[in-house]
Amino acid sequence: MNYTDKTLLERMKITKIEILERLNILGLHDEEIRLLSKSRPFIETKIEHIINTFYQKQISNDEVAALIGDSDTLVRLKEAQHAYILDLFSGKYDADYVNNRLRIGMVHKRIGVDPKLYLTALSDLKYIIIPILIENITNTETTIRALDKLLTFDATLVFDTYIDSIVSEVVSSKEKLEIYAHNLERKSKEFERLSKLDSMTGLYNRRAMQDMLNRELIVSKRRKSNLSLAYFDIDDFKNINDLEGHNKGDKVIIFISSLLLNQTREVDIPCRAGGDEFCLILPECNTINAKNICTKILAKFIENYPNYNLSIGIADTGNNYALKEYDLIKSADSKMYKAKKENAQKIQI
Ligand SMILES: Nc1nc2c(ncn2[C@@H]2O[C@H](COP(=O)(O)OP(=O)(O)OP(=O)(O)O)[C@@H](O)[C@H]2O)c(=O)[nH]1
Repeated sequence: MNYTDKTLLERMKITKIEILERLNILGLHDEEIRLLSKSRPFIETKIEHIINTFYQKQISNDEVAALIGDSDTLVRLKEAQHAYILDLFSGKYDADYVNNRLRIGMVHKRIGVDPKLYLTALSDLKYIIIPILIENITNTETTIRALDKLLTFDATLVFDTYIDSIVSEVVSSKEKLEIYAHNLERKSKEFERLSKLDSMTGLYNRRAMQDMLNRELIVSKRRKSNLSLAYFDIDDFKNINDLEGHNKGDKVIIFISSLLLNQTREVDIPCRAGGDEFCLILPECNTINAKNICTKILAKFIENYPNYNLSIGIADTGNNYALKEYDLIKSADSKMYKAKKENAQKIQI
């Protein structure tokens, strides 16, 4: 349910019983209410004087004058004040009366009237009305006390809406902040993910490859399992670019990437080491099994590009669990160079 679907009374959870309780707490008795409504006829005769005196006082304060802003607003405010003064002496302090007071609180908060300005204005109004009551009525003391209680009743309502508006602002800011933080976290995770990937192939880049290999070496050490690393390099790739164009070179790179993704096990980790060089991290895999996987990849490559070739070097951890990732990369790389020199054995282990 939106704020706009509820009346202010509903939003502030102020029921008829709550209104009676509030009047009770202030001790505003039926007799006092009767006296207030009895004073209404001569208050009505003095109402223009009350309003004019009240606004003369208000606009003498620069801050209030700035808040009022222009003569049209002042006319509207005077009309509202007219209705309010008659309400004060109506003797009817029901849900409608309370709703109007709550609205005043909300408008004051919205236009930025400080509670101190509101309270000062309320006090000004009281001290303009009191002399008029003294001059014109009997039972002055009781009527003034009743007016005092009623103005306090109004002030509590205005403050309640004021506080409610501030709480709503805090809640809404908190919600906005949570959404913002959530989006930021999502974006930073996405940036982190992208920073690990090679933009052309979607494979892990060299930096991520080193991190992954490092992590897999720790796992293989803990499990005492064999890990292999296969290093791939396209033979004479420069010639492909030079003779058949860069686009053709790109196609070949993307094709190898797809082989490394599709012709391998789910646990294997394909990476682009840079340019025309690729690595495949093969956890829980000895060199024989690694060679089988690489043979399949090489066959598919040659099937698609009969005129090109790949050189592949495979290194494994064996029982050497102290091996660092750069040792394994170096070893697989030098085996790949050996394969490059030997046309007969394109996979070296
Ligand atoms: N099309 C394309 N070419 C690239 C890309 N990245 C690097 N290269 C090119 O790949 C070529 C690699 O050349 P080299 O390192 O000499 O390797 P090679 O020609 O394969 O020679 P060998 O390794 O000895 O077989 C260079 O010409 C790079 O410009 C890329 O993303 N796309």
